[in-house]
Amino acid sequence: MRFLTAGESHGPQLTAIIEGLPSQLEIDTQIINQELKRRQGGYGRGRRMQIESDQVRILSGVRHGKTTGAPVTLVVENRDWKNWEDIMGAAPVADPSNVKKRVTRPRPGHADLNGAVKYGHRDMRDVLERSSARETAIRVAVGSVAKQLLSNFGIDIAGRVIELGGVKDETPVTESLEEIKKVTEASPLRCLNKDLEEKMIAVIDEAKQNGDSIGGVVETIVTGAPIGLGSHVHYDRKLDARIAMGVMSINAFKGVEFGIGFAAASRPGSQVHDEILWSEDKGYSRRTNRLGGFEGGMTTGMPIIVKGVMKPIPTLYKPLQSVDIQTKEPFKASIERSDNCAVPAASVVCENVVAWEMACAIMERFSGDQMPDVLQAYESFQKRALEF
Ligand SMILES: Cc1cc2nc3c(=O)[nH]c(=O)nc-3n(C[C@H](O)[C@H](O)[C@H](O)COP(=O)(O)O)c2cc1C
Ligand SMILES: C=C(O[C@@H]1CC(C(=O)O)=C[C@@H](OP(=O)(O)O)[C@H]1O)C(=O)O
Repeated sequence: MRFLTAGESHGPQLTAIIEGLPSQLEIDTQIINQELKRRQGGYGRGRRMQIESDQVRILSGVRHGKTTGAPVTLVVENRDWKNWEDIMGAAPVADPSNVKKRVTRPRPGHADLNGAVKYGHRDMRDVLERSSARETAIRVAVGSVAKQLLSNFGIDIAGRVIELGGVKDETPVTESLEEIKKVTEASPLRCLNKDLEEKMIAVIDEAKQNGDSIGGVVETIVTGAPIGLGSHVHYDRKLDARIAMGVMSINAFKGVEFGIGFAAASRPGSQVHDEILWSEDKGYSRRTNRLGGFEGGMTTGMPIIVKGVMKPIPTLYKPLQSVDIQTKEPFKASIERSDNCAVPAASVVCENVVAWEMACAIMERFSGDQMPDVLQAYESFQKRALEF
């Protein structure tokens, strides 16, 4: 399967085309809308989220609530577009009345300068419109379709914030995903620990007062994955590598870990590898899950635990030093309306990016043109794996 997205942050809409979904897959628009709403929430967001109320429109590939096998087109409109039509619209940048509206002072940490030099844009709006994490709205819509596919195979996904501005939530994931979802959905920080939540809010508020921004770490947990998704035989078929690419592609993400991740470097092997068990009813399982559900680029059948680190938001209301690309004079960087923390929202994005990679892995492993064929292939493999 594959998908492309198009659209600018303050343009009329975001669009995605998904290709390769099997036919007969039930798609519920309300479930996609619920996922879009989850992404819009979270403490620390800027005023843009009060303007938008993201809703998906499905323009092709789904009829009477089921995929047909044709490409699926998803659209999410930008309500804010009407406030930007003059800037985004026809008036050429060279028009003197528009010169003042040009973005000419690149923000350290954003794509402004690199994109402007690379594409030859004297108005860096032509870069920031597409580099904006607004694009993650449509990727979440795609991820929600992937989640709906995965639910047919008993694969479930949850996410949470485990660190924010240096405040760490070390609550282990012992509860069921249902329990995690119940607690995180009720939390403006998408965090499991109520006491830490207050500390996190205080950190965000303090940063905001200082014109600063905050980053953190999110964790995505996937349950129900069968053994052997992905493959050891080629670098680009390793599923953990593909998931890492997906997570790293989220705006502002700077690192990925599976299971104990970087801590593996300082532990002996006996404290890292997960011992193998077998029972008649469950087949193979592991005593621990320190490697986060992967060995040899393949799923072990244990929950997948992936963490992603998000750097602080680049746009600062107390801006950092920059250079005006027109005058070459030193200037403080431009200030665009901005979030000062988007880690809770990014946690939802991370779930959905992982969902897409999981759905691709399922379709590669149990490929079929229609859902009944895919499910049959899955069930016969599960039986074989149990008897192995
Ligand atoms: C959900 C979400 C919201 C974001 N909101 C903002 C924002 O309001 N202002 C900003 O400067 N960056 C924001 N970012 C981060 C930038 O989009 C990101 O830093 C930029 O695209 C440069 O890419 P890079 O950080 O991956 O190098 C956000 C990221 C995410 C995931
Ligand atoms: C629009 C979204 O996030 C935006 C991501 C973003 C950035 O630079 O990445 C900058 C801000 O854009 P604006 O200046 O329009 O407020 C965020 O609001 C969204 O998440 O839907």
